[in-house]
Amino acid sequence: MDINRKTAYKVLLRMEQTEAYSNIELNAQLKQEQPDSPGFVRELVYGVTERRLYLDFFLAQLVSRGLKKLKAQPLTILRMGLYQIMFMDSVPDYAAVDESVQLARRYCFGQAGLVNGVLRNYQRNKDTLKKPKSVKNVVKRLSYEYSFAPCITKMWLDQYGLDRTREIMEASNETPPVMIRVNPLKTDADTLIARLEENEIQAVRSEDTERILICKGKNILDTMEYHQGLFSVQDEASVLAIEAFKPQPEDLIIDVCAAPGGKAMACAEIMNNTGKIIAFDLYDKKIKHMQEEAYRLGVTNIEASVHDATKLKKELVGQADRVICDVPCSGLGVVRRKPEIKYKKLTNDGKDLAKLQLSILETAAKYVKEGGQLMYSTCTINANENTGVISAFLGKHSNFNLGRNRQLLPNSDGTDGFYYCKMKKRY
Ligand SMILES: C[S@@+](CC[C@H](N)C(=O)[O-])C[C@H]1O[C@@H](n2cnc3c(N)ncnc32)[C@H](O)[C@@H]1O
Repeated sequence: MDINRKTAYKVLLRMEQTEAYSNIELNAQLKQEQPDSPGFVRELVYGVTERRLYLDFFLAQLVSRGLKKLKAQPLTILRMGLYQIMFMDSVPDYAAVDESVQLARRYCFGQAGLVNGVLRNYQRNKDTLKKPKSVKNVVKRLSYEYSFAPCITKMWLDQYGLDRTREIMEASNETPPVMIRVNPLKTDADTLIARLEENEIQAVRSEDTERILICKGKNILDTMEYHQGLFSVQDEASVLAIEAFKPQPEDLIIDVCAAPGGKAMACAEIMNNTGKIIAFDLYDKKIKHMQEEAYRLGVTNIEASVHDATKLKKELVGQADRVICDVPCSGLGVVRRKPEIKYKKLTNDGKDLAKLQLSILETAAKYVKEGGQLMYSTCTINANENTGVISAFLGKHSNFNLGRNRQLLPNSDGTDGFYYCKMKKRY
């Protein structure tokens, strides 16, 4: 049996059964199985996850007993087989079918005939099967076409209208570029570009910020330069937000939801390790990881500790020059990197999450000194979690003035979907 498909199957099955994250599960299985073509495994895992509802739309017409009655094992194998036939030009159809049958023989007793029959049926009848485009209901149509949960589709249609929703969905299904943030504590862009080139990685400067390089080539995390802390992997949107926030040398910054530390580290680099950054997160494991990251990057001005950001630290009230409030969110801006987010249930259009976000923001605002700055940000595309939270906050806190705020979108900005808003506390 092909080790690459076996590895992809194990990742996808775990994701189906346990809601495991694609990147974590993929890395774990790549390490364990050591497949000869990790690129193929990655393409299959991300492709099947990105197109799950689209694939199921066709499979539902081919499995007579219905997909709901199918166990996770044959369903996963069928999705993989159909994805290879539909989207992977490098795989001949017969190989996609044969390899799927072999997987079924190994992993789902008695189901090999079903897998063979369904995939061959698709090949024979593909021109006569109903297509997602023909579905009348617009929410269902877009949901199948682009594979997004109906609740997300409906919310975006309400907030963005049909054309922009389509554009956002299309861009969200594309493979994102690898972006890295140059660490000025250890190197500069030109030196790093040259060193990466020696590793067969082409890095070019971003047009929007000098701190970001866009890379192509080998796995960037396997390089010596990464282990030496010359860069971090971070999307440009987060860097643009931090640049707009303008951290200054000697600032006292409080970052209330800091892990894994991307924004805190970016501030430390800009501040050249001066001043102090107090970083909180809810989870001890994440704090430890952040401390390791600081060590790798040579960052020495971050004090990281476990703290619940909804609870006030009285001793810090009115102390900070700047406060970062990068709250937990629905993550709809990063589906290019974590496609499983497309199928998460978003209850009440994210308004329940917005209550937690507002509570964290209101607590964080208390740490800002007079004349200081507060930044609220999310990696989502949802007005309720973004401008909705800011309106509610400013409605109750007239001592803050609204500054620059921006919703970045993958279709128009080429970045992850990201929202940030700067507010200044009056004297
Ligand atoms: C969007 S992530 C922050 C990303 C981070 N600022 C960065 O740039 O790398 C949100 C973080 O908030 C943390 N979190 C969730 N609820 C929290 C709470 N009540 N108090 C503190 N941190 C919390 C999560 O563990 C998660 O690490």
